[in-house]
Amino acid sequence: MTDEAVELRDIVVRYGDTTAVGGVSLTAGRGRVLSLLGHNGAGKTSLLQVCEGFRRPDGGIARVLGLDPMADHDALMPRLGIMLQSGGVYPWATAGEILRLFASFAATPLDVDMLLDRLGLRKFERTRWRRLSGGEQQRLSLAVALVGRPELVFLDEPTAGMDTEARHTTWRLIEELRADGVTVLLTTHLLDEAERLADEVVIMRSGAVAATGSPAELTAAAGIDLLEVRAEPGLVPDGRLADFKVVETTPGEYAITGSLDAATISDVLGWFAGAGAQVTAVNTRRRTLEDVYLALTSGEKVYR
Ligand SMILES: Nc1ncnc2c1ncn2[C@@H]1O[C@H](COP(=O)(O)OP(=O)(O)OP(=O)(O)O)[C@@H](O)[C@H]1O
Repeated sequence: MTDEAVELRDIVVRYGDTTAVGGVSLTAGRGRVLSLLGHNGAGKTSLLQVCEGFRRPDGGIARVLGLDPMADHDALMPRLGIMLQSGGVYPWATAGEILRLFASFAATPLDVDMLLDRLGLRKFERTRWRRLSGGEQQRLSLAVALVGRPELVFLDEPTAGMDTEARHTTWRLIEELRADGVTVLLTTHLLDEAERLADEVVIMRSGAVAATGSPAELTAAAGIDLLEVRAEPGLVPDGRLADFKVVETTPGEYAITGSLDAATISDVLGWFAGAGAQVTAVNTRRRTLEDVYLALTSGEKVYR
């Protein structure tokens, strides 16, 4: 195995008769952001638990910062930042007490006051965990994960339940972590979050990897999704456009789908010209990561 931040080979996780992860391999390079996507129950959290050393895999090999997450757990923990989906803290302690406690475990912690300010938690410093809202608990959990200056951070749905402002703050923090050379492994159900943050996306489906690549690679491989043409209303496509689906969405606005590339787009525009139509606007739309994700997880073919 190489000197990657995370390297998983053929990881299997079973719960009784249920195979939650059925032989997953993936690599997260140092200083990169890797996002795990997948439906509820796809196996994302189980995979994170293997990386964090909280679950022994039923098969395969895991290396995290070059170490075995189970056998080398004590050596590894101070180098990791872990944000769980929920819980993991003392409900009766205040936000300030919790963050200072975790800071005290670290050799060179971040400044607690700075973190409280950055995550908008200053006014909750004396509020007990159990009295914080869901989004405020999430922000505190993120602060706890970061306070020890980890080399590698695991974030399980970090912005779930956060308001828009907190979500953007979290995104900026993750971008700063990457700029500082920290590796981030995050799970999310928010495709725009993955598209914005991730260098590498791993789409999981029923415990297996359905696709991997950068957001740009995944969307580029899926090609152009839609051609929009504005011309005069009421044009009726003939046999030359038989390979495409043409819908006049509003009078004079045509939405064309099918096998679209530079050559076929030129053919379509040629048809409009041949029909004597004056084309006043042309627009193409690439598939978004959400389109690719939905197609992959529903089993539809997206690659031509
Ligand atoms: N402790 C457990 N005991 C039994 N089954 C479990 C346990 N934990 C998870 N599972 C099952 O394993 C499968 C994968 O669960 P996991 O939590 O890893 O999925 P996930 O992708 O993180 O889902 P979500 O997006 O809902 O968080 C699911 O079918 C789940 O019901």
